Amino acid sequence: MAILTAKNLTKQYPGEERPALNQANLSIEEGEFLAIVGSSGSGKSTLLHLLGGVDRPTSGSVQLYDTDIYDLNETQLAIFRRRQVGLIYQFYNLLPNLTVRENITLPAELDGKNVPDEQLAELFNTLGLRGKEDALPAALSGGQQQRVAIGRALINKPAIVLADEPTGNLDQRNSQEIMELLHYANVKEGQTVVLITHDPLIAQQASRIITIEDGLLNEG
Ligand SMILES: Nc1ncnc2c1ncn2[C@@H]1O[C@H](COP(=O)(O)OP(=O)(O)OP(=O)(O)O)[C@@H](O)[C@H]1O
Repeated sequence: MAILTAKNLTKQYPGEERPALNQANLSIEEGEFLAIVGSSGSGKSTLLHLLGGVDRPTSGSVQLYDTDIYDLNETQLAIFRRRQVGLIYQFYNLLPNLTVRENITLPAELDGKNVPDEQLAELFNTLGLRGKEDALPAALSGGQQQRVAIGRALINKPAIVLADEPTGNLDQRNSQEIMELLHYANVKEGQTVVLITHDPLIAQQASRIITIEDGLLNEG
């Protein structure tokens, strides 16, 4: 069953000559691990943001099951983002003044939820971050910071994990660790993962690859 369906999805940024995304149609199955590839400026981040309810399209729709997410009002859309979507960025986007634990639990707190100590301990274990709970992000390596960002994206157990070049700033070993965590989310937690990458070795680890060129989407 499709969890996310994009229909004729178009994004035209003001002042730009051509749409960044042009009439994109895409169906993402529950439990899929999808990679999006394409050259710089081809529209990958635009598509990912539209799938995650981060931006609004110029035209077209994105459905989570039967709900058109862009028919939701801002409050409902914020709840969709917080509960259904985990976002991971190339440069981690951690809050520098919050500890590792505080960064990871933030989405749960925003949702008024208390994370049981046991669940948190298990997550720190999975992320390989035991002993770093009270550290600030600046005291961590890039790979560790990205693992914090993954923890933050997974804490609310979102159905969909969207990752924008999550390994783009990391060496091969750290990149592989990040991929293993995303596979864990996909296989063990049943989360649907959509990942943008420039790296063919990373893309090959997905169950499906789509390509974007100049805002146009192609399978394979
Ligand atoms: N906020 C914005 N305002 C205006 N133009 C934008 C905006 N965001 C993106 N664009 C333009 O839209 C096009 C697609 O950008 P997008 O970031 O989606 O590409 P990308 O494939 O993710 O690129 P990269 O691999 O370099 O991150 C580009 O031409 C870009 O300059």
